Amino acid sequence: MTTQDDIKKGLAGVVADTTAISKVNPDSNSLLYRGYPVQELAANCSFEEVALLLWTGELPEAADLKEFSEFEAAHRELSPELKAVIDALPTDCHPMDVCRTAVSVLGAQDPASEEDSQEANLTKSKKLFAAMPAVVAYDQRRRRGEEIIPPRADLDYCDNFLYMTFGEVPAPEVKKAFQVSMVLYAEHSFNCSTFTARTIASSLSDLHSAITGAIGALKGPLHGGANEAVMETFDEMGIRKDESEQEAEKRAKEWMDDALAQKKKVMGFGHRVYKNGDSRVPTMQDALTDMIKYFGREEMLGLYNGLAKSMDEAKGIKPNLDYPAGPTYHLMGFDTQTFTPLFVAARMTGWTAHVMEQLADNSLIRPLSDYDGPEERHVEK
Ligand SMILES: CC(=O)SCCNC(=O)CCNC(=O)[C@H](O)C(C)(C)COP(=O)(O)OP(=O)(O)OC[C@H]1O[C@@H](n2cnc3c(N)ncnc32)[C@H](O)[C@@H]1OP(=O)(O)O
Ligand SMILES: O=C([O-])CC(=O)C(=O)O
Repeated sequence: MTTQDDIKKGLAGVVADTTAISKVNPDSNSLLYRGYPVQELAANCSFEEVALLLWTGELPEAADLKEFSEFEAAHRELSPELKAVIDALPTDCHPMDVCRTAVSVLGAQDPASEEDSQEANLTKSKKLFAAMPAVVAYDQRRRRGEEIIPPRADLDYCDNFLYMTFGEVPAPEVKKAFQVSMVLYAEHSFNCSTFTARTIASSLSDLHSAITGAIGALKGPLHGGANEAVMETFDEMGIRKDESEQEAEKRAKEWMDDALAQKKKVMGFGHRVYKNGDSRVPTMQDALTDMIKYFGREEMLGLYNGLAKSMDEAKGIKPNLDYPAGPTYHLMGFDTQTFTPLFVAARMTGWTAHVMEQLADNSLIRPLSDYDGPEERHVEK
């Protein structure tokens, strides 16, 4: 007989498997990728190095990094067929729909799609890693009616990503903040989208199918879609460039008090695992502060602090990574709906690492349910 205590709604608190990829520790408020604190990786490593760390378990030697960087640079271009599929999608569909469709097409186009060796899956992972920036940049530019900018092989991943999106090699400050966001977003154990990828992989489906499903899971505002929703909150409050930091903070506090009085859920706050603050937020907040200084937009800091202080005072709920990431991407010039696709590009590393880990020691993921529908009955006719 199943009791209410046996049912773990949302699988909260359930340990579903082991993983050697990352350790989320809410007690020490820390996050390790393959044993390395994420803050150290964000400060000292390129996103390419972190990708290799997540996939292989070790930070790369110089020769391996060079080889991967060359592979990545050689696999950035989208095929004419994929471009045609993207062009056929409405410009008012959500950019996450474009990412999901693009990965599905990339799977159908990959001759090794059905090969399931670890080697084949690692190659597929690297190709997806290389292609995602082009998908995201292509889609933002086509929506804006801007000319498409081909990738530049002489630029590294982050410089090229921003170059393809905005047509300029970014200032070092902007590139740094962007790279920090990619590293922080890369991996987070059995979150909803990663668990989705592992569930799909557990049926021995192919890697692209697992990633396509993960993108669908990430889209929702309770997960990755929150970074976009944070910006919607800022827009709802109204961003006033001529406002002082203090005025903006006061206004944001009032907005939050009002939202909480109406029992609204405010996106960018709260977390299933961290209950005393997300380990990644201080580092991302520093990157946001750097961007606020760089672009001279102190009113954004007022809005940011006002909401966070008011939420903390009223409910003790802390921001998650999506909260500082949203306004950071806004300041860089990304369209709001492009924020979650940026998360896709980053999380491609963690998702694919988890698919490979799942397959290395697979067991079909299939929990039980407690039936509470009608008693057995019979068709009467
Ligand atoms: C990168 C990421 O994916 S991070 C997560 C991004 N998602 C968001 O920012 C969406 C907003 N946050 C939320 O919806 C939640 O905090 C979740 C889904 C992330 C975690 O949820 P859970 O662990 O299931 O906690 P749950 O939703 O039950 O919240 C517990 C309590 O805190 C409140 N709460 C949690 N988050 C928020 C929030 N963002 N705004 C207002 N209240 C909140 C809930 O209303 C609930 O209150 P109650 O006990 O009075 O009913
Ligand atoms: O871990 C989670 O539940 C959500 C999250 O922060 C992430 O995926 O980065």
